[in-house]
Amino acid sequence: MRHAHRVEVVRAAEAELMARLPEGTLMRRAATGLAVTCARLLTRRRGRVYGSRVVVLAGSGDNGGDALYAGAELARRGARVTAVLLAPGRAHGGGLAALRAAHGRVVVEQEIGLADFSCADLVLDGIVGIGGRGGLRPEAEPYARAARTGPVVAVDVPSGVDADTGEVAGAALRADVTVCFGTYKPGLLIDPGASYAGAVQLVGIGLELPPAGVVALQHADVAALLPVPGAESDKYRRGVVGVAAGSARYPGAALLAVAGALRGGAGAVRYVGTAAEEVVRGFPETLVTEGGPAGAGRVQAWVVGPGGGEGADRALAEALAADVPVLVDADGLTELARLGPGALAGRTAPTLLTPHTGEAARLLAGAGGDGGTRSEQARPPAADELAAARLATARRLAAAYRATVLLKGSTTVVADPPPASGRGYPHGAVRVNPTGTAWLATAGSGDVLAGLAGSLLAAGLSAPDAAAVAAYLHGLAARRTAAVPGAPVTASEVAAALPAVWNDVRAGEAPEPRSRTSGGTGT
Ligand SMILES: NC(=O)C1=CN([C@@H]2O[C@H](COP(=O)(O)OP(=O)(O)OC[C@H]3O[C@@H](n4cnc5c(N)ncnc54)[C@H](OP(=O)(O)O)[C@@H]3O)[C@@H](O)[C@H]2O)[C@@H](O)CC1
Ligand SMILES: [K+]
Repeated sequence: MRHAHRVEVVRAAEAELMARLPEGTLMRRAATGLAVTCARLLTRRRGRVYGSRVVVLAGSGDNGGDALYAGAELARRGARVTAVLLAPGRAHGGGLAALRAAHGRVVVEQEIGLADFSCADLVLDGIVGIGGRGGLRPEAEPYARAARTGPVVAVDVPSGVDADTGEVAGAALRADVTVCFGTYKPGLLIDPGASYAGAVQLVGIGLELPPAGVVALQHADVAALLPVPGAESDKYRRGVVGVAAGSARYPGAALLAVAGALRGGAGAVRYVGTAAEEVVRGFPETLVTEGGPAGAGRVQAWVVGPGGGEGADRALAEALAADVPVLVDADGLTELARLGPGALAGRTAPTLLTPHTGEAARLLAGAGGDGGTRSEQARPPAADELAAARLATARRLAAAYRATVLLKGSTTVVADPPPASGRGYPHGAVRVNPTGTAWLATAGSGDVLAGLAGSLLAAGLSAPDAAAVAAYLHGLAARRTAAVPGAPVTASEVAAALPAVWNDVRAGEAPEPRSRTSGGTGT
């Protein structure tokens, strides 16, 4: 599992450790780790470090200090290192002295800096790290836009990305690799920040940290959560998932949700709705009923809403009345937004909401802007604003509806409501999905995800586990399905790829690292 901590938590751990160590130890550890990565990249690119052109963009804080010390280490190995000072007169004294002692060059003119930046074999972005406030300052913005030939290595966090949230106010440096220290930062795992970070490498510096506020599951974590039938299992013990989906207008949504549900580990899928005939034709193993959830018989979890059309209100009401976990998606969410959080107030079983940002905007508007404080919000939030602040959006929704929320899109985020009393990690941690691909933003992909997550709920996973595991498998399936890496995928193909992905995860086959251009788990 990747653990990410907020800046204030990192600062506290740093202070505690620094008090016990000789001055400069942490920065030396950080700079050494950084230089090792840079040397490896240069060797891959040019065959050696010696003679390569390295540019260090150095701001006024310790982030610039890390970059300058790493630059000095590369200069000692024969690299031609130029430091561009973005805040001349305020650069890190020790780092600058080390670079000069290693015969590095120092410039302050922006024109020279930009020319060197564009033709460098490698750039170190040490403009600003976890001490940054606001977006990039004007003197740094040209570097975010300039052409370049070599890779950019961000020091701790790409400059311009908010380390705590992944929000980007204006421009930010686009890195190929980010070397972070002590712990991941939430902004490196959540878009838009994650898409600026490239491949993220963690350098341990000895910090002792409390449980993380944000985590990203990896293969082993997901493998440990997958439901596996025991020798005594029957279909009811494995869990029956009820799917109330599809309508005369959208029968395909029923098929896709059932396809996802059949591959999520539940023992049986029970379908209710108007597309029963099509569902049985497509998946004869499905149990079908033509009414609503109330008369459908025993289930351990409901999925309600995909393609539900005009029948979604009844399906939602009947599903919510059942004392089992309920996943609400698509038209079910539109209906829930109309009803507001009060519709969930009496529930004791878990509720999992799976909105994209457009649905999230409707839900927040339905909750009065921010969980009952409509007056604070002059207008309903716009979907693109919510997408830019994914962590905050998921948390707001979870708090407003007191339900687990899986916010879909570029980096899927799963948030639990704040604890009523002292409930801590792992439930309290927000889970972010590392396997997404922008190709998942395709019709029907959300229906598959809803069925899959509902099936995992029925199999006994908690709402946040079911959501995080479903997002993980769904993203991997889309990556695996593309005949050519990066080619378009369809929702049916994603569903069909789920068994193979399930096997990959159990076999421990690592996913491809996220590329700089890949998106998230959009649906
Ligand atoms: N934590 C750890 O364990 C370890 C941390 N380490 C390293 O230290 C880094 C944190 O260093 P830090 O605290 O000096 O802050 P940092 O990110 O350099 O920025 C602050 C400076 O920038 C300025 N500034 C502010 N906003 C700005 C903006 N938008 N654009 C431009 N400038 C801006 C602000 O000055 P201002 O102009 O606002 O007066 C201030 O001078 C951390 O990311 C990691 O790399 C490792 O060495 C070892 C272990
Ligand atoms: K940086």
